[in-house]
Amino acid sequence: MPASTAPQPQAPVQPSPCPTAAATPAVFPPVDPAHVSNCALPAWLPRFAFCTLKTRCIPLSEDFVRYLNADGIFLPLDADGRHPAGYRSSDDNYSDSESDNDTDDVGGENNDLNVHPSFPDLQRDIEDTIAEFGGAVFPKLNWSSPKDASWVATGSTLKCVSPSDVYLLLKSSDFVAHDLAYAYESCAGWKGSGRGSEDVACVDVVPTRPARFELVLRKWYELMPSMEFRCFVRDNVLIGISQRDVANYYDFLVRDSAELQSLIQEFFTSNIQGRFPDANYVFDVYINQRNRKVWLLDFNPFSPETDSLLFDWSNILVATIPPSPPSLPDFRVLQSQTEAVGSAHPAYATNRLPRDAVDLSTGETIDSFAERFRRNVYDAI
Ligand SMILES: Nc1ncnc2c1ncn2[C@@H]1O[C@H](COP(=O)(O)OP(=O)(O)OP(=O)(O)O)[C@@H](O)[C@H]1O
Repeated sequence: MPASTAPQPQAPVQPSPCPTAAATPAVFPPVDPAHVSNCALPAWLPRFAFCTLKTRCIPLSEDFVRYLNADGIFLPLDADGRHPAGYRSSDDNYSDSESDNDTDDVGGENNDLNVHPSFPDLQRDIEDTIAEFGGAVFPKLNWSSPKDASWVATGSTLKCVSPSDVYLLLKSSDFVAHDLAYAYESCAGWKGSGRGSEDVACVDVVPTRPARFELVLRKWYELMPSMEFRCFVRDNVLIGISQRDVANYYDFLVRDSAELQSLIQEFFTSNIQGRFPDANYVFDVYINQRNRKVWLLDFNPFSPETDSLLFDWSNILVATIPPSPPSLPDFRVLQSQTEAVGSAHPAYATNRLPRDAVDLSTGETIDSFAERFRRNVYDAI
């Protein structure tokens, strides 16, 4: 749920069939903290487990949260008190960060960490989940996946086969960092993360963070980006559906539009509508290309922070809600490759790299830089 997760298209790719009320201003309803909380995966999972991917949520200790917040990319010791296989000690990097006069380190939290933290219970939970889910998982925090950090992983995907894979991705991601301190940023009344002393007074108004962070592990599936769709719901009505991978044109989506549109509408009516606690929200689905089964992937806040993909938010905000029974939602897919959004730029190119990565960077290619970065964390002496 991080801000600006993808380039925003400037114009819809086809004229909106949504009837619009010209006099209605395109104004977002205020985002309240409860709405943001409702979109966290651990919050919605119990109600929607029957129609989403296999998922396990593991509550995180405050020690682990401090580890995630600490400067530097370094891995915990394993359950036997040893470095993960092939790990090179990062004492130098870590002590550098301790000596930094870093304003984020309020109250000296980083200094309270052991130089080599260890989370044996968490490690066991992750290993058990990986085994239970067939050998590989996809990691998230309460809201966000570390998809901006996939470049750091071997294979450049979020596929994790060990606890170290999970830790490395979480530690390298700005999207995860956003969950840790800025999840409620879009809420009316938000004054700051509360990590700086001047912000602490706002904690009674908008929470600075959830009461509990959870590691979300989902069974790994080879999902086809073409079959992912984002769905916009206003006043409990499915208003619009957009292809999610807006960097690529898929001719079969154009061909199958009517079928896919009704599959998603039917899925919404049967499984989602009236079950999600808010009237306005965004959800993502995946359609299995072979058997056409629809799966819920995630919920996102109905807020400008959520990427509207092939829509302008204004279309969604002013679309007239049809009387029931509802007409089919506005279904948008790219009509040609020339309409593709942001394909000339690597995804999340605008997100800043972790400071350790920047320190290492010497202007080489992404692949060789990623390889060197991984080696700096993992390699044996
Ligand atoms: N279980 C899974 N196995 C493999 N890939 C997955 C899995 N779940 C999600 N993905 C892929 O990762 C992408 C991001 O997943 P997800 O939407 O859960 O993350 P997110 O951080 O909430 O993204 P956003 O901020 O765009 O909503 C999905 O579009 C999908 O391609």
